[in-house]
Amino acid sequence: MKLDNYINGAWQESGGEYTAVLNPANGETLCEVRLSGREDVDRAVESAKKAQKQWALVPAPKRADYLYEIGRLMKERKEHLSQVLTKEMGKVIEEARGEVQEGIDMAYYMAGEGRRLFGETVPSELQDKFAMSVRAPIGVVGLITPWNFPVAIATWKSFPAIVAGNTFIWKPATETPMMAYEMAKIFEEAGLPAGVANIVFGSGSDVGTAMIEHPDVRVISFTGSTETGRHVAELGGRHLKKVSLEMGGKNAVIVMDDADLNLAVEGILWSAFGTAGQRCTACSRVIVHKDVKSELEQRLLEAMKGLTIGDGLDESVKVGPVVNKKALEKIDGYVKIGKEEGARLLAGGNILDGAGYSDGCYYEPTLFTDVKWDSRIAQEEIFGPVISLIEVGSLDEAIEVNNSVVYGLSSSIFTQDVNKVFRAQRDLDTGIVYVNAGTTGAEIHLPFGGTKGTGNGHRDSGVAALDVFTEWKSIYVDYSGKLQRAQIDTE
Ligand SMILES: NC(=O)c1ccc[n+]([C@@H]2O[C@H](COP(=O)([O-])OP(=O)(O)OC[C@H]3O[C@@H](n4cnc5c(N)ncnc54)[C@H](O)[C@@H]3O)[C@@H](O)[C@H]2O)c1
Ligand SMILES: O=C[C@H](O)CS(=O)(=O)O
Repeated sequence: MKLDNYINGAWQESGGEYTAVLNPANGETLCEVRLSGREDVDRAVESAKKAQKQWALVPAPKRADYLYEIGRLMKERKEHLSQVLTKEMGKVIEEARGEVQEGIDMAYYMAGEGRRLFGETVPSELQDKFAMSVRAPIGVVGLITPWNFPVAIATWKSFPAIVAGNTFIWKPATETPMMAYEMAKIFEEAGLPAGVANIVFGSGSDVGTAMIEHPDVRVISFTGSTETGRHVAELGGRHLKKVSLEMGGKNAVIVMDDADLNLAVEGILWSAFGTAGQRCTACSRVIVHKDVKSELEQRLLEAMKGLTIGDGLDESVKVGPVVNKKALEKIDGYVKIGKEEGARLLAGGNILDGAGYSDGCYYEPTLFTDVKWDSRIAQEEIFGPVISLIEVGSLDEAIEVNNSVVYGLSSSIFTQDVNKVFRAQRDLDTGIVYVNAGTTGAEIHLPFGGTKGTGNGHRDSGVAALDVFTEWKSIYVDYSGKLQRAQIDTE
């Protein structure tokens, strides 16, 4: 199968080469995807700009009806979409189903916004004058998405964008084009007017750059690494784009001396090794009170023995492959750094290449302990199934260590002391805080995003996402029949 761009409601070939998309579980070629260029972006933007004029005039509740239909089609195809997702990205099938469900939930949630999109009416300070504010569409928006949640994150961006009256150009990650292909088919079958949704496959440096530089693309909503996000923001700044960034994480689970250790172990295991550690919200640090450190280590080691590793299509498998060989080598590189830094390896630490693994990209779930809070494996995003366990002596020290990284996405604390809970939720500097749960498992109706090196003040999902894809417009209607001047006449 060869994947080409979806522009103006049709599959359109471009001049670019094709690149193979491999199943990380076994190395099989799943498809080939076009590496498009600037001229393809230009065609997509032209289509989106033309369509947006009419799309913005469609009443929002009618725009919402398309999202209800998209949600229905996604629900109808949930198992097919999940299987495709597992094949192209590697996450185990139960997580793929969870991700597709996030997209379905977002469709229905943002469809509901078609009958809200609340603005304000407020009393004017002048007689016979009416004042109100409305959320107005922006125009053509550019969506750049990562490979680890290839459908959920795309829905978090595209659905609020279109319900608010915008049209979009979507550049999926080159590693995971098949979910975009599947979504384009759903957009088409839902009857979305041509030009509202446009998908251009290609590299970030070619297609991504062209989107950011195009004068008619008003917003760039980016999710990906902090390194790339910095570049997107710099280039976007030069072109006066509104840029929303969701980037890397180095998320910690704090385990206090009064924690329910069984619960803590389950929370750590799921958020550290789910998706093979390839979630932006993955737990990559465990900050543990010295009084329970040894017990927690033993319980974690015991629980890790039960992790089955393999092809994510196998329902019994809990940890699938990482996305590709490059990711595998990056993870292995960090394990070597951890050993050089003097951290003590308690489990894992190897690329799996024996029988059943050699054709895929598998890494052993890995646990380091006695990690120094300022070491590289405790500070830098590894984006794989590697935990760094750091000992502390108090809640204050735990919070200080948690906040010591450049990222600020998700954090978690296990404690049964309500005073510790409220001090932690106040002082942890991440955009998401969990109590007695792991660091993953966001819900689509709440703001999603991070502080510091994870984000630049915007949020995906929840009503907050509308702030990225709308502009506030304040409207004053003076029906006094005479010229009134605010400030002057109100003195
Ligand atoms: N905060 C969040 O919500 C969130 C969610 C998922 C993933 N992530 C982060 O994403 C990273 C993993 O995803 P990834 O490997 O796809 O990230 P990445 O930064 O390599 O790529 C993300 C997207 O940007 C594109 N891109 C690459 N170079 C570009 C450029 N110069 N200009 C424009 N676009 C460019 C890529 O093609 C891809 O579509 C991790 O750091 C993870 O923490 C963050
Ligand atoms: O990034 C998308 C995920 O839904 C976030 S989480 O891992 O579920 O928190």
